[in-house]
Amino acid sequence: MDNSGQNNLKRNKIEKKLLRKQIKARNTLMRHEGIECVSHSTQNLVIANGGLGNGVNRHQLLKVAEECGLVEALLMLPNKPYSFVKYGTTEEAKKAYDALNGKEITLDDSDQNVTLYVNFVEKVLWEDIMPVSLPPGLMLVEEFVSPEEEQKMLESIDWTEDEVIQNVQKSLKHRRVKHFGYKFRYDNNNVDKDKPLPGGLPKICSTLLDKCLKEGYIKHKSDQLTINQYEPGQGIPPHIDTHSAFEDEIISLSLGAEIVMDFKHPDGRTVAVMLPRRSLLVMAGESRYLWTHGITPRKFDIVHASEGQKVGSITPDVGDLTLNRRGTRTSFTFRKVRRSPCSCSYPSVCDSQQGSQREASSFQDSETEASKLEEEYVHKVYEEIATHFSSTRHSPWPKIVEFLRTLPKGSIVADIGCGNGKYLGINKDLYMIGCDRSQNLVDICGEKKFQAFVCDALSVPVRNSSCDACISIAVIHHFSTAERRLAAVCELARLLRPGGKALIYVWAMEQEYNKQKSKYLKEKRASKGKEERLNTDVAWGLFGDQMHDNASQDSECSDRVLRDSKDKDGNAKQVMKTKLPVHTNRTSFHSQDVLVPWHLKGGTKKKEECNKAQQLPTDSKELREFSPVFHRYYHVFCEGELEAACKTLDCIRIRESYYDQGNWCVVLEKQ
Ligand SMILES: O=C(O)CCC(=O)C(=O)O
Ligand SMILES: [Fe+2]
Ligand SMILES: [Zn+2]
Repeated sequence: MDNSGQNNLKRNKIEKKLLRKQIKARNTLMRHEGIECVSHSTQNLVIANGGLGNGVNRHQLLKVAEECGLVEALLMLPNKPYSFVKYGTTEEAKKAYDALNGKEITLDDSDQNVTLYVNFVEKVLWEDIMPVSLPPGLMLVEEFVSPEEEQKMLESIDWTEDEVIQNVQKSLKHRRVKHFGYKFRYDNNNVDKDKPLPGGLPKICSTLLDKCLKEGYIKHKSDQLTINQYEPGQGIPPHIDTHSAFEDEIISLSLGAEIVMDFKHPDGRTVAVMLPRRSLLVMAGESRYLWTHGITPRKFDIVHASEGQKVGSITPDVGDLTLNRRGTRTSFTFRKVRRSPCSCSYPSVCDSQQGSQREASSFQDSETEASKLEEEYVHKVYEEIATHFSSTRHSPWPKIVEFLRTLPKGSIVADIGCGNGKYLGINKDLYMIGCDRSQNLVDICGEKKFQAFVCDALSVPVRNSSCDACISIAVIHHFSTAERRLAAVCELARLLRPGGKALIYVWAMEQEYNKQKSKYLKEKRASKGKEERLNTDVAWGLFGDQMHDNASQDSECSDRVLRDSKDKDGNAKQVMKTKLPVHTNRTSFHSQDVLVPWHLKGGTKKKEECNKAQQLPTDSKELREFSPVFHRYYHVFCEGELEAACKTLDCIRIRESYYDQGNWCVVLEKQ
């Protein structure tokens, strides 16, 4: 063949590959986002891989898009790996289609490349944009302090005391904190009201507090101050400041840098609020008592690009969102310690009105507390339910199978948290090893002649860079702090060789996505009274694999069962002690940190132990009828949370992220 023939062949090959990728992008958009691409030319394009979700900046995309014609609008959605471009004419859109499809662009702020895949769409999403209002009771006062006052306040903080603690906090990628007036205890999310700290609040704060009183932002002079310092990549988990600990108004001054704070209503509504530098955030009423507030640990925030839009709530589907690199933000949060029980109008989240039932979506800040909780509500439970659990885990999930089937022959693959080993035999061309925290589940893998061993996902006894791929399916949501979840991702990354890939699945807070209910929710009605489904295997596509639960777990009676076991045993069991909400199966989540009931049927691997644990009669017939309830701890992930955690690690790059039947999923590549 002559040279030009070879060149033609090569060109054909490249074109074919591009076409394949473009079609794949089109299918993914349809399957995961419900976006329908069309084969004829229109004015509108959807650009796969050109989204905020995979690190593309607004000005960067706009620059390449404008080279092809007049861009009427560019829509970039928070956390989405695609964007929409509307051109003035179809011709311009066609020109852009030809020029941008397959185009590689280098991301700003890194030397990574992404390849854009372009398709035409009939219409774009910005037609039903509505401005989002702030949560009721929330107020933002801009320029509350002057740049000079800001400077003075920042300089007044002495971070050098408690050097050891500060270093530990730093190495944990944890924000720095300092308390005045009363120490805030992260173990019980409260203050010791009879143990004020010597010295009270810093003098530098008094004029500021007087101003707040005068303006009516607070009713009582604050007597507690927490200073938080967040480096880029750090955050604070979503929480409600304990009602019984503090009075109504809570004020927080942002210094040094702006940041986006996320507010969430129990019904799932979220509002992202931009807190500019030197502004004062006032949380009162509903926004203080009912909504959680938190800062997602990430290095960039999604913000409005246009001037004059840079304060307050961020409209999710507006046409001018972009990424904003975070700086070091220091906040002064002032609160007034409460001296009598809270009598707010939000009893469902009020610890004063619910006895000890709930210290809200409290977060586990201490390592020992976290591992104790996981021991009780993850490890022990899986050990007990192993046999029953395994009997409900047969059908592999299609996307995970696809991942395993497309790995090169001979790849070494670790399944970290392999459960009953249902993925270990999917592709006979791979060398797969599994590990799990549960001995009983590992034994089940052994019975199936798979290679598996017991270990903790935070410390896998496998050498660095020794795996071509790893999977972590429904594991990381069982870790109870953000640090531990990140450490689990880190451990996966450690195992990978450069270029190696990891697939992670975690359970999503959003069980309804793009107006579609997940199979977990949809199963609600179907499963009622259908006991026979209990231990039977269910094929994917019929009603899912019951990944997180069994049809029988559908239970509005979970609370009752909990009380029963308490009354019977005269033993409140640890569930009560943890103060975590118990989730009702097959319903939406109202809290990110929950206990999910598992109604055990058919006995455990070690029946006697189960009987002991549940204080049940030993007769097997009665045991069958009784169906003891266990509770597994879950941290369900919000949209973007898994990616945000992954993005804090420099050694990996997110290749793909998607939503799959109530789960958030990422494919990572080791750099
Ligand atoms: O950093 C902030 O503005 C908020 C801090 C906060 O919510 C807290 O310490 O409870
Ligand atoms: Fe708070
Ligand atoms: Zn209250």
